[in-house]
Amino acid sequence: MAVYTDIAEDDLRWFLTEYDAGTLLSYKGIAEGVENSNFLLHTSKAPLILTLYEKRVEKSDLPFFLGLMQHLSAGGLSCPLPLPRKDGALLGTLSGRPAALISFLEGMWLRKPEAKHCREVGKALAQMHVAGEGFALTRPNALSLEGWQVLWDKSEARADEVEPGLQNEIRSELNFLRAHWPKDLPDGVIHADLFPDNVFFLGDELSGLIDFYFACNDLLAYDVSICLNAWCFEKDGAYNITKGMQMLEGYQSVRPLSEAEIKALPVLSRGSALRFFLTRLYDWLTTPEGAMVTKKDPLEYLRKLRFHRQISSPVEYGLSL
Ligand SMILES: Nc1ncnc2c1ncn2[C@@H]1O[C@H](COP(=O)(O)OP(=O)(O)OP(=O)(O)O)[C@@H](O)[C@H]1O
Ligand SMILES: N[C@@H](CCO)C(=O)O
Repeated sequence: MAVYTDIAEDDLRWFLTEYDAGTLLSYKGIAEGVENSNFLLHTSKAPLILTLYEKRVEKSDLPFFLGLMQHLSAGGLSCPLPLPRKDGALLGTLSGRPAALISFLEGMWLRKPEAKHCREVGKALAQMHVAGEGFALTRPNALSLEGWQVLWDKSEARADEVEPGLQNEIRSELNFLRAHWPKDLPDGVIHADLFPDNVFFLGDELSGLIDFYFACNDLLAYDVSICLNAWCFEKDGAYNITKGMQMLEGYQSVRPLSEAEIKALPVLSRGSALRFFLTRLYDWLTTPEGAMVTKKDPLEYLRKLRFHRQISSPVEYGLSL
């Protein structure tokens, strides 16, 4: 679920008077998502998404996220557009939370993406990287090496509860990544969480990307590695090289990867697998039993991490060199 904060109808009607959004016809909470509270609104004008930003989102980051959606949309990427208030601000307050209205994107996310969808995602990711050029604001990636260490420091003592031997394995993985993390690759604005539930399709056609709330400045190829992890493994843990090939070809049809980026893919993929392992591990250990949030399995990402560790050439991801 993701409705942490409830809203009263009167408050919502009052909130809407700040916008040129028409009058409220109906609203309902959206169960999906884990970070923020989302509502679908029908008004006399158009359907809208109302997002109340919850505790893990820094209020000072919101201008970056909302401004980015505007910048990407102006650059031709299909993504939600924040609706400005009558005073021009993109952000208001509702039920004591920072709140924004964003346009409703048609489509739905794919529960069982196929290789052809991975190609579309690769293409859209590259389009986002290109469209992100020239965005005036910057936001460092809070979930890179330093952030991983912080998460690990909070989880390490109990890690072996999840799987015996984890303490040593993750400690040495962090040491490895610190020593081998690439520094001189092309960077820019990355999505950083482009999982299947953040990509909408209408039939087989990609209709847009959502959820820019982890977006930040980092290595563009790191974003590619996140997508390889999120899209190209099967439920049984096997890497699907056909999906990888399609994803990478789709990406390179818009933005070719440099030799250095290709060479770095295994280490970047280890890093992105570790990133999702660590956030999931932390949530696993700290979310109280019975909380209305579906906890995601950290071990899925441990298995992916182990896969990347035994890669001997980027060709194994489906790249033709
Ligand atoms: N612009 C939009 N148009 C249509 N539906 C949307 C839009 N934004 C969000 N949604 C719906 O709300 C759900 C949750 O949104 P979102 O992924 O942004 O939430 P979140 O709490 O940030 O979650 P997470 O970070 O876990 O993915 C989506 O799966 C989708 O169903
Ligand atoms: N996409 C993340 C959760 C939300 O950021 C995960 O699957 O762990």
